[in-house]
Order: sequence, then structure tokens, then C-alpha cells
Amino acid sequence: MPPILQRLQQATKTMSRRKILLLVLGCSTISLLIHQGAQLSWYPKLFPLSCPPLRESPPRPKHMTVAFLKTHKTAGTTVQNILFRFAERHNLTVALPHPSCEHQFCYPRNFSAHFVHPATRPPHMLASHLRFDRAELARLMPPGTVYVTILREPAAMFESLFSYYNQYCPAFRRVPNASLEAFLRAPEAYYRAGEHFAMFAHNTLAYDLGGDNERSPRDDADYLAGLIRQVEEVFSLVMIAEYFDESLVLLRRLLAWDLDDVLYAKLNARAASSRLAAIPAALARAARTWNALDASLYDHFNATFWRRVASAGRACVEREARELRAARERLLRRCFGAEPVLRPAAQIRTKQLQPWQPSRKVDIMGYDLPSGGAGAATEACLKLAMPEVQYSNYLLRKQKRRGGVRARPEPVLDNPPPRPIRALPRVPQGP
Ligand SMILES: Nc1ncnc2c1ncn2[C@@H]1O[C@H](COP(=O)(O)OS(=O)(=O)O)[C@@H](OP(=O)(O)O)[C@H]1O
Repeated sequence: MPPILQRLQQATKTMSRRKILLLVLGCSTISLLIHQGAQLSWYPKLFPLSCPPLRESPPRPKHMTVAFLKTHKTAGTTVQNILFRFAERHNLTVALPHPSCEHQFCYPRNFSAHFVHPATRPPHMLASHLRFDRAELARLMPPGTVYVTILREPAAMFESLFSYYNQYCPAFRRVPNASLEAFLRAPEAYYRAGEHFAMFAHNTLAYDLGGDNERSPRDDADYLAGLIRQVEEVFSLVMIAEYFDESLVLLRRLLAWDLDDVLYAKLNARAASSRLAAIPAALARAARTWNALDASLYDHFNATFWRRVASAGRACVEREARELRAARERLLRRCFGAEPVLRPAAQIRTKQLQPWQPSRKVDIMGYDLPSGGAGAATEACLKLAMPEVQYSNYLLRKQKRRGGVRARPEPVLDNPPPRPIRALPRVPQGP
């Protein structure tokens, strides 16, 4: 073969080897990217392969038995409303307190199955305030019930408790000028363990979870570890109020519910004028020190929460949380008109939507329906924004009727009774 032809043949061989090499290299890179997509922050947008499927096949049926431990001042009313509406849509029975317990299961007493109105037993759901008691709840709820609860950052939670229960909790009423700063400077000067409603002034989360709110994690690390263990044994999900939408995404995945099932209107929020715009760092530190047991619980379950998010696929949880926010905004606009939809109680004409006001000094915001609405959509909007007391009364009447407890039919959306509400008595003010 002439040398020129030999050189040509060799060049062709080298080129195809290079091409083959390039091809192999290209294929392995693509395959690597596809399999490692979850680890690359920019990648899931193109190939959301790390997401567990939104709809399982065959689809898991929606879970229908849920016990929600409604802790205080942690966005619990909003979660409760989601559960109440789900229960109604699926014709489920909601455990409701006996009238002598008012709208809470005789809190602050330890929960007892006797506190449950007989017309609301056996229940599928439970979502009203109570002090957790594992054995009593197990006696009430069916086997297979999923337990969930929610925690809130203790300084923000304490500021909310201090403001909301200022007239009811003696420890708070003793403080001059209702000053949170004064209380946190010397809490022992105002606080008396064991007195009425003392639990609103010290480690409320631990108390609601059935723990001893007088323990300190510094002096008693074993106690904290034991409490955490008990909570982890019972609760399938501990939500975090600061990451409310992400919490709902985890909740709806746990229960195999649709995203539509967890749409909500934010309930029980104080007006800007009734709250600190921002809690100064020193005050937040003091609140966490005073509520050290709650702070340790929160820190632990906040870390657990983010591990749950990571194992569900953080990009997917965030994508779903964005979808939830967009759907929620559309729903609120459709129900209540243009922003701002949240308004003070005095501006709410629909009685069933007027939230309870804990004192003259604290404004709790609510929603109103545009005038002239009617029909199924209006009813759904009404329920979406219905405060706890009115919704509990309404559900109790409905379930009593269903159980044949009362022969007289009641109008579906009757006004709530015009008496003061909640389990808290109106107490005279004083030092
Ligand atoms: N979706 C959502 N996300 C974040 N925070 C929320 C949400 N919904 C309610 N909230 C805030 O939760 C506080 C009311 O909590 P609760 O409903 O549990 O209070 S209560 O114990 O039933 O009275 C109350 O806090 P404060 O306004 O600081 O008092 C509400 O603003």
C-alpha cells in the first residue's frame, strides 16, 4: 500500500477510536448526571428524578384517622381548621369536648376520654386543645391513628402567650405595665409554679406534651431525653410553625392526602398593633433561657424536621410548598376578594367569622365574605375562615344531629351563641 494511503487508514482508525472514546465518555457523563441528579442543586429543575412520586401507583388511600395535639400559640387553629374541613368533606367523626369542658378537652387537666362528648365517639379525628395523655388517647382513638403535633420557636411563642393570656395568667398579670421585658428580667418574681394557668408562663410546649414543665434540661438531661423519646414514639410528624407550608407538605405526604386537602387561611393571628414587630435578641435569649425545656424540645424537633425534609427530597418539598402557596392565594382571592383579606374583628360583618378577642388590648384578625355570596362555594369559604369556637359548635350540632341526639333540625350555619368562649374564665383584673 502506498505510504499516503497507509497514513490515511491510520488517521481514520485513530479518529474512530477517539469518537468511540468520546461517545463512551458522553454516555457515562449523562448516566452519572441522571443518577446523581438529587445531589446537584441545579439539576432537579431539569430532571426531578429525586422526587418521590406525587401520586403513588397503586395510589395509597387517604389516611382517615388522625389525632392532632393542638399545642398553644403554635398555628394550631389553622391546622385544626384543615382537619375539620377534611373531616366534613369525608363524612368523618371529630371528637369534640363535652360542653362542660368548653372548646378544649378540660385543659389544663390531663386528657381523659370522659371529656369527649358521647355524640362524637368513636372518632376518626381529634384536634382540640388538650394536655397529652398517651393511654387515654389510645383508649379513645382507633388503632392505626396517626398522631401529629406542631411546635413553634419558643421566644416567638412566649411573646404570643404573654400577650394573648395577659389577663388570664396570674404570673403575667402581676407584671407592671404588662411588660414582657420586665417579666423576663426576673421571671421568678412573678411566677408561682402550680397556680392556675401557670403553664402558660413556663414551658407550655412541654406541659401540652404531657411533660413536667418545671424541669430544666441543664439540671436533668435524662428527663429531656426521656420526653423526646416519648414524643418520638407516638408522633409520626412534629410540624414546625415557622415552616408551616413545608410542614403541610410533609403532613399531606404522610397521610396520602391531596395538596388541595391542606389549603388554608391563616387563623388566630394578632394584629400588627398587638404584637412586637421583632423580638430583640436579648429578649429572645431570655425567653429561651426561661423556657429552656421548650427551647431544647424545639431545637431537637426542628433538626428532625429538616432531616425529614431532606429524606423526602428538599427540592420537591419546596416545589410543592410553592404550589401550595400559589393555590392558597388563588383560593383566598376567590373567597374573600382582593388583598388585604385579613381584617380586625370590628370590620367583620359575618358573625360566624368573628374571632374571639382575648382582651381589649389584643386584636385577633379574621376574614369576611363579600356581600351577596351564596351556595356551595360560599359555604366552603365560610368554613375556610371559621374560627375555632364557631366551627367546634357547628360540628358538635351537626354530629349530634347525625347521631339522632337532637330531633330538632338546626340551620346549617346558625350563629354561635353570644356568650364568652373558650375554657378561660373572665377574671377580674388586678395585681
Ligand atoms: N399559617 C401560619 N403560619 C405561621 N403562623 C401562624 C399560621 N397560622 C397562625 N399562625 C400564628 O399562630 C398563632 C396562633 O396560634 P394558635 O392558633 O395555636 O393559638 S391558640 O393556642 O389556639 O390560641 C398566632 O401567632 P401570633 O400572631 O404571634 O399570636 C398566629 O399568627
